[in-house]
Amino acid sequence: MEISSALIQKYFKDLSEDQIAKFDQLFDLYSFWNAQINVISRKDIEELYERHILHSLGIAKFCTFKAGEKVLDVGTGGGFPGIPLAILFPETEFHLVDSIGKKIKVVTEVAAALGLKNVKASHLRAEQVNDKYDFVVSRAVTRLIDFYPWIKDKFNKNSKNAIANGILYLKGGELAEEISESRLKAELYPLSAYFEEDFFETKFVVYIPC
Ligand SMILES: C[S@@+](CC[C@H](N)C(=O)[O-])C[C@H]1O[C@@H](n2cnc3c(N)ncnc32)[C@H](O)[C@@H]1O
Repeated sequence: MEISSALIQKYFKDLSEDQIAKFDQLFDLYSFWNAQINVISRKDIEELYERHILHSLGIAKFCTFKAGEKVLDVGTGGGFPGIPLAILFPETEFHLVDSIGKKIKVVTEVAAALGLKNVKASHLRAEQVNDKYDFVVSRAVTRLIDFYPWIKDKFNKNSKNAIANGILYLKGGELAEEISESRLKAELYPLSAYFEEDFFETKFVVYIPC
């Protein structure tokens, strides 16, 4: 059981002392809040650094968010992938939304305890969000065919990033059918190219320029 940020430091070599301290704090914070409000499976708390934090940071192996960019995390649950990404990219603004208020309470408490000034958390359905973003990130919310209509009109059109504005969705398993049914132009990036743990063998970042 990994209860420190050592695994994160293995793959992200340039973390500041402040970022390392924040990643280290996550175990105690999620152990405390998850015991009260279930945001990740109780068994999974032991795998927090691999299955939740490092998995969330897989997006960063594909896209480096810039200072001032705005990122929406749809269906963030307890804050994944938004909280780990907000620690990694402190100059980027993250808006984390979920349709369940008590999950947003956990996110708000965790962000406050970490002093993350670049995180805003809102109890909202994705369809109710009324703002524009450079990127939308998400994990384990719904099929792409249902997800895309929620967020397709929420993008800035003037990307200053190396990649065009769009969706960065963490997905696992057999994706060909899901992408084909959505009729979206999606690109798949395997996380096994970056992370050697078995968990990542079937995990992808799905990128959909919007
Ligand atoms: C399986 S959980 C995943 C949570 C988190 N992304 C993670 O990977 O740990 C799916 C989350 O999506 C939220 N959700 C489902 N439909 C939503 C919608 N239309 N707008 C916002 N949140 C939604 C649910 O409340 C739930 O917290």
